[in-house]
Amino acid sequence: MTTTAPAPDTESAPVPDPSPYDALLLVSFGGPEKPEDVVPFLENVTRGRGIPRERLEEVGEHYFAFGGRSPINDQNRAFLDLLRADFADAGLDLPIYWGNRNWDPYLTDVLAQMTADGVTRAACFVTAAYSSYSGCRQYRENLAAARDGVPAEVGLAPQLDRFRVYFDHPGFLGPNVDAVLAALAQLPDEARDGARLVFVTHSIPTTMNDASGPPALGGGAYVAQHTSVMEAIVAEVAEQTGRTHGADLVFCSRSGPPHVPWLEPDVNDHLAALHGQGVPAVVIAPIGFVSDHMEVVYDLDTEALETARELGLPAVRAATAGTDARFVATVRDLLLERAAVERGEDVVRATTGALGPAWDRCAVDCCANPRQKLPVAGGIEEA
Ligand SMILES: CC1=C(CCC(=O)O)c2cc3nc(cc4[nH]c(cc5[nH]c(cc1n2)c(C)c5CCC(=O)O)c(CCC(=O)O)c4C)C(CCC(=O)O)=C3C
Ligand SMILES: [Fe+2]
Repeated sequence: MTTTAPAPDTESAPVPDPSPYDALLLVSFGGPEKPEDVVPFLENVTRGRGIPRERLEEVGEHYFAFGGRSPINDQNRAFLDLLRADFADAGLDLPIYWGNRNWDPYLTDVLAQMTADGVTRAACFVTAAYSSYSGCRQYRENLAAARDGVPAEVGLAPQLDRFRVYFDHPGFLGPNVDAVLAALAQLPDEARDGARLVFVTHSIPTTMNDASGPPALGGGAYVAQHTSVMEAIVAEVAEQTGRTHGADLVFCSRSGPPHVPWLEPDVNDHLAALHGQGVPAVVIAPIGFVSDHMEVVYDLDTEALETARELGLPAVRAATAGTDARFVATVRDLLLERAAVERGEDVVRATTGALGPAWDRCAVDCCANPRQKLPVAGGIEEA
């Protein structure tokens, strides 16, 4: 701490207090970086999940079409650079770590490093904005397993708290609204007014949607949260353009065996249906993805836009929140909000849309996996 007078521009801004946290951990999915990585990566992702061989070969081809390199790690590196700059600008002095579920840097390794560095309690930002087993609980299982994997001689692994799911945060919604507006502006003038907004997220098994969110809310949180984001964006676009566009929630990247029901309609089928109804143009808005993942650059930019071209349906894909400064600053806002909660202070939570802010700690069986029950980090069991 310096004893000299603070600089004029910092005089009024309170020094942000991250206590009780002594680190931030960015938690992500991970992706291959070269052709030799693709098969081992897919084996990591699908271990014990019963994904048909043909589906794996098909998804492998998506990665090979991009030189065996997923965009996700580079997105996270860019995000981390901006996050470190955001913290520094805000006077927030907190180390930031990064670990993945499925590829290097692995969560297990980063937890060992954090332990060796003396971290005692870390706040976790997961690069998934909605509740589901895949986007919420599975990461909490991965965090628990990574803590367990820290060798005793390295020390006691830090406590890990995960932020509330942030689909409703204005720092996530704002960039998505602007992206839809920018995509609308790129459509042919004569088709713009009648354009349909096609909101896309990752398909999941219908049973996974049914089990998403805390049991007390009755399930279905995955679709409910996306629907609330869609409605908030449609309302804000109407506010800014004076037009209320028709909108739908549709799904991409279906996996699993054909007899297992997954959320529908598929984006490609839906584009054909809209074209059949005489819709003059579409904006494809990937609200289910926080940045340009492989699903976005392959399943949407390569496949869905090709479907639209074949149909003769003008289509523009809207940007993801990605490295938008408002989305980067969302991490800091969630950190300071949660730190205040953990200190027992009252907080005003930033939120947009009909659902209101989500819970800090997941309930027992939140986003449960009916197939197995594994230890999880950051639940009410640990409160
Ligand atoms: C809800 C959800 C998200 C969003 C939340 C989040 O972001 O976590 C997400 C993200 C991602 N999914 C990704 C990649 C893959 N997902 C797969 C498989 C699956 N995803 C599922 C769901 C989700 N997945 C499900 C129910 C499966 C079936 C197997 C299982 O039950 O686990 C498979 C196996 C092949 C296949 O089956 O398609 C791959 C390769 C990548 C990396 C992309 C890149 O490289 O840029 C990312 C960010
Ligand atoms: Fe959950």
